Amino acid sequence: MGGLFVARLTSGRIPQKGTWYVGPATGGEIQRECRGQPHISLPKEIAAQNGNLEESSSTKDGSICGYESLHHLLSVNLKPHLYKEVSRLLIGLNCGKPLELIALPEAAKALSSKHDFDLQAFSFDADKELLREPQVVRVGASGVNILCLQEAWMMPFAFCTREKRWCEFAEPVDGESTRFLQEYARKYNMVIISPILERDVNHGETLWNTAIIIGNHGNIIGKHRKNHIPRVGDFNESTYYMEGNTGPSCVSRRLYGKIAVNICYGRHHPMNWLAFGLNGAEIVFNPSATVGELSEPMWPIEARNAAIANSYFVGSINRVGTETFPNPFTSGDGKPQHADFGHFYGSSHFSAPDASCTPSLSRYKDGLLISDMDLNLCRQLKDKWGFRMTARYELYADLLARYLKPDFEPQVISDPLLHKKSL
Ligand SMILES: NC(=O)NCCC(=O)O
Repeated sequence: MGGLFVARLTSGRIPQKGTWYVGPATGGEIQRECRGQPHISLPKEIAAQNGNLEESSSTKDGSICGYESLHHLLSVNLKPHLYKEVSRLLIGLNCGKPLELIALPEAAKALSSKHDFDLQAFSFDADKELLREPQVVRVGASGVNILCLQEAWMMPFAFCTREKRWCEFAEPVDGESTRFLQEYARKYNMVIISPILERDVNHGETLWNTAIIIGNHGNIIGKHRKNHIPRVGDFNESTYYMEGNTGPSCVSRRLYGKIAVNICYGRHHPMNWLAFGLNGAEIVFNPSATVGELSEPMWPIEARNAAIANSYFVGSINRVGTETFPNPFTSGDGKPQHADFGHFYGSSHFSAPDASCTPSLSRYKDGLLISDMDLNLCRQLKDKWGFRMTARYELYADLLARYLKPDFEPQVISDPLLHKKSL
């Protein structure tokens, strides 16, 4: 296909009602709170400038000292020339210039203000090539080709509770939420990545944490089961589902590039990211559900690093808000029991192989991030940095093969002087 080859990708969360209701069979109700309005209040800003902002005032409502995101805080408070320079260092340049904004249709803007969700749109360029056209993705009316939702989007993130009743949310791959999204995939001609809690009815009702890839004709293209199960803080997920058995495959679409899914905690494993890269991924989505106290400083680093090291784009999508459960639970750390998990800090963003990234979506309300991506950038960065060519896979493979053996001993050369009695 000739013409303009641009991948337009959308990542985000389906705007949802502020409350989750648990079905009659399970009983009870959990509250899910997302802040409705931006909180830019002068007293907080003044307090922040005076350095006496209580930590709780920025975390309670999910904002950052009253701002939607770090970038929002910086853009409002820094003089334009300072913001430009800070931005260059913080989120990088794409093809030597700041990321371009995409003009949004009025209808989309109206929807975002009616339903109060954050809406931002950017464009990642690649250099023009002599032999290849930029890579095209043709889309429906809204201009969206790929939509990726947050981890386990169809249920409260109840894994902290360890209560088995939440298993009732699990669905087969072709279950209710898939059927719901298939209709939208067809209607809007877009691929949808739908991360759910899967019930594998053909294998004794086994549960998995699975991302289903629904094609733009409503067909189920494939699925990826979460490779790594967290064992950290309140993320007690091994109580609910098994370690994935689908491997690090990526899905090849004729028009939309090669996409892969690395579910949440998998982002802490560089070899996991590498595996998707070795299979040729051009965009890896990381649908997540993680909370501020645990992982926020890691969030802007890991995906971006993966994009750089593997010469692909990464879409980082996180849940937003605080979910409160009917029964309090403990974290096994001697601290008092509590009924919520902490604040899911949103902050979804895209990272590119040239180290640029978009600003983050809101930290406290639902959002939709749209990005144009020229997938040619992946190969251009491979040619420039040669990470695939300079990597020493044979050394790593040899070390891994030896490491897997029970009699493995770390290769340490000790200082002979250590064993001398006196120097
Ligand atoms: N859902 C999930 O895997 N969370 C683990 C916590 C984290 O990786 O930040």
